[in-house]
Amino acid sequence: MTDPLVEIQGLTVRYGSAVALESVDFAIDRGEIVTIVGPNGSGKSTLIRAILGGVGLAKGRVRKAPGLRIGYVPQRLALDPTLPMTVRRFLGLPRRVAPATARQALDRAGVPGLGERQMAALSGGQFQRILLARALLEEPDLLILDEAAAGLDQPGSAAFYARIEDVRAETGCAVLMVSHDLHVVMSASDRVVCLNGHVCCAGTPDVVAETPDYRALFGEGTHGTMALYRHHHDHRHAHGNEHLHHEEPAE
Ligand SMILES: Nc1ncnc2c1ncn2[C@@H]1O[C@H](COP(=O)(O)OP(=O)(O)OP(=O)(O)O)[C@@H](O)[C@H]1O
Repeated sequence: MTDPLVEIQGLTVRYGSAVALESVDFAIDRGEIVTIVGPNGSGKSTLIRAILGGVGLAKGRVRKAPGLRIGYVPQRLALDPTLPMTVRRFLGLPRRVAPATARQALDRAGVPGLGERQMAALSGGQFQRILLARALLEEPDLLILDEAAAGLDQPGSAAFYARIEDVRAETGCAVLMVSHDLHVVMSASDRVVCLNGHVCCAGTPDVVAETPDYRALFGEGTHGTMALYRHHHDHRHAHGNEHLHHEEPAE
């Protein structure tokens, strides 16, 4: 048994006096696909920032495997649309990459032949594939995606995540993603972690889908569409995400 790629113990993160995450334990192993779900403001991006090293830890620790290579795909990236820049050139920033390496990354991201296109001329789906290709240049052990398919329509999002599964199969990298697309989450993940300031529940998609906490958060998905329910527990937390254990459909 090898050590996890990332192991988080007792993590608490505060922004000023507000607690974003409290006492979070989390680990991801080599080759796993793990999805983080949770309502807006539940600390999903904060957990990712803690792994990327972009946030101070009030308590706990984040341990990474020595030499861990991380590829990161953001939700979006603002580029000046008036700036002429080909995909090839974009992939070579900030470090030059060999043409064969860039080609392989574009192939893996499912957009072969787009190298000479202008970045400003890409569709939303193609743009996200280019961000994926850029992350793959790192030959990551761990690919992190923070709502990377958020702007895509349902077929576009499904195709994007199918490609992520292919990338995992081809390269053996682990994948940690935040997604609101529960259909995708349930079909593509080995493990799901449900956050709401703390870890509400975690496990295989089948098991998590049956837990009262998960059902209280998301209800039943219909045709891949998320039916979001307000989350209520009957206890209080220092992180301020108050919730009682009963279901109440969101408007
Ligand atoms: N830089 C910051 N300064 C202050 N508060 C922040 C900052 N970043 C996040 N927060 C707060 O921390 C909490 C968790 O935010 P986070 O972005 O991690 O949630 P999230 O689950 O990713 O949300 P969403 O689904 O809306 O993207 C929220 O209450 C948010 O307002």
